[in-house]
Amino acid sequence: MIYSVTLNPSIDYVIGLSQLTLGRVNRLDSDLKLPGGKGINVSRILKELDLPTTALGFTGGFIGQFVTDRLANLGLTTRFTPIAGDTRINVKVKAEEETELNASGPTISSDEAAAFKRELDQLQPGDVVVMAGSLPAGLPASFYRDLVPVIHEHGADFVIDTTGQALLDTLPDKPLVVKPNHHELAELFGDPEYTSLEETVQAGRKLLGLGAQHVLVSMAGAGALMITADKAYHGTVPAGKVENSVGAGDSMLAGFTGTFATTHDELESFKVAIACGSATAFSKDLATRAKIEEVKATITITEI
Ligand SMILES: Nc1ncnc2c1ncn2[C@@H]1O[C@H](COP(=O)(O)OP(=O)(O)O)[C@@H](O)[C@H]1O
Ligand SMILES: O=P(O)(O)OC[C@H]1O[C@](O)(COP(=O)(O)O)[C@@H](O)[C@@H]1O
Repeated sequence: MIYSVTLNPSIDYVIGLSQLTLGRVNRLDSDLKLPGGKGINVSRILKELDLPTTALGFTGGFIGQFVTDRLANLGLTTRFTPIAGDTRINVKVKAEEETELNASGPTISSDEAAAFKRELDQLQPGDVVVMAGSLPAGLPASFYRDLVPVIHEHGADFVIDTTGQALLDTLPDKPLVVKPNHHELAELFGDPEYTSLEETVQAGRKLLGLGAQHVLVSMAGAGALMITADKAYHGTVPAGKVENSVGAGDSMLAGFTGTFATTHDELESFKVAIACGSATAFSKDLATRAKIEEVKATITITEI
């Protein structure tokens, strides 16, 4: 079973308009409400791939109910911990360019945090826990790292999708995979933006040295890298119309984690990861299985 952890879910309110003018009333051409949050997106893609998954996290108020109901309609198993606060709304503006407005979310009490931790008692050897996204207020910055010993105690593995020091802090505990994008990777090491694949590979390899079991670096429309101890691979992404890249990174992580957990085949997992990321970028909502298969057939992986 792959468990996702979304401590700070959301409704992603995706609005489309040809031009956004600040300081004026703007009329929308389209609007879409999606259950959002990085772990939830991971579980949704795993479900599309027919892999067993359960979404954990905190939900509260009518927005939390909307998220839970929409996921139930999609047939997804959830075990959210109820909270007194209201789950947030994140606004994703698709105008001349994509702009994201992510709220900080509700405050979690210590009792709510303790109730969430009890959910991890159900972990079994061989399970994987994917922890992804921002921490809501009230939780200590070490919250993810503090869950790792509990996960390991049950013989389960973990994946973490976060940035900065919080990511570096968990590397010695050997996450199954980490997937920074190329901007996050440069920031992590205080480097200027990388200008070549070689530089990016060198930086990615440092994450392996620090403990990550697998390292993927996503580069949006420029594809992705997979870096192993002695090799590096570049995966192309097909040309296509980007409809909504929100959740593309989460989709990629789901594709790799789900495929690797079931096959232990790194190259196949990398290919499925890119297919899931790009199929989501080419869709208004997250990718469907059919779109993932279609995109996968066009991806080329080359050793560099
Ligand atoms: N413009 C795009 N065209 C095709 N694929 C894309 C595009 N943007 C994202 N993707 C796919 O999604 C993956 C993750 O996207 P990226 O933007 O790098 O991650 P994140 O959302 O974590 O910043 C990419 O490696 C690629 O497979
Ligand atoms: O927890 P954070 O960092 O605010 O991110 C939450 C947002 O991330 C998303 O999961 C999308 O993430 P990606 O585009 O990085 O894959 C949205 O659904 C959600 O609104």
